[in-house]
Amino acid sequence: MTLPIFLVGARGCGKTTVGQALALAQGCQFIDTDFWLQETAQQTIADIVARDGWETFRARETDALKAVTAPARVIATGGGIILSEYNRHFMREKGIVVYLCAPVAVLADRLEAFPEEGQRPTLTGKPISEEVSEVLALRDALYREAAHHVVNAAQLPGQVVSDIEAALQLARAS
Ligand SMILES: Nc1ncnc2c1ncn2[C@@H]1O[C@H](COP(=O)(O)OP(=O)(O)O)[C@@H](O)[C@H]1O
Ligand SMILES: O=C(O)C1=C[C@@H](OP(=O)(O)O)[C@@H](O)[C@H](O)C1
Ligand SMILES: [Mg+2]
Repeated sequence: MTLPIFLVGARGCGKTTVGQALALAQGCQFIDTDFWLQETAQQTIADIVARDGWETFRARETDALKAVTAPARVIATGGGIILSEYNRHFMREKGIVVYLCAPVAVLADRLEAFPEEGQRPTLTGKPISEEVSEVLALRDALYREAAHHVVNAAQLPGQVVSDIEAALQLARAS
């Protein structure tokens, strides 16, 4: 049985982008918890948050995580999935968790170029660069706590995929 691979990390670190490429390389199915949730709810995340608040979104996110977890899948999660202790333990127990780690400046540049506001409503009401810095400072330890592997996500997507594959292979061999 091939364990599911969970990609975690801040908004803009490339979970969705790298996840698709990794799934292709591994011959696995790709699932994104945010896409799954929005399709199932027939609403954008911005609409869910505006109507029902972040707490409701977080509860639905956990439901999405449980629903999509299956063998032979690469699962891109949302940046805040690690806020829940339940989610952190769930991912570590059920599969292999990879933290795509990138510095604030890289994340902010990507998010400024591709804000995708429907999927990424503001978390703090602050400008992007300030928000990224503040949120990462709070979450970095949680990503690390959840992760089996940490990779440098500031590289080209193909290199990030290669680094993840190398880390998985090394772990299998040891
Ligand atoms: N390794 C990368 N190098 C350059 N740009 C990237 C990389 N990974 C993602 N991007 C770009 O950054 C934006 C956010 O990526 P995305 O995969 O949606 O991140 P996440 O799902 O972690 O929020 C996208 O427009 C994507 O094209
Ligand atoms: O960081 C966060 O709290 C969030 C990140 C988003 O996903 P991405 O990390 O894929 O942008 C999405 O789940 C939601 O807007 C909340
Ligand atoms: Mg994403």
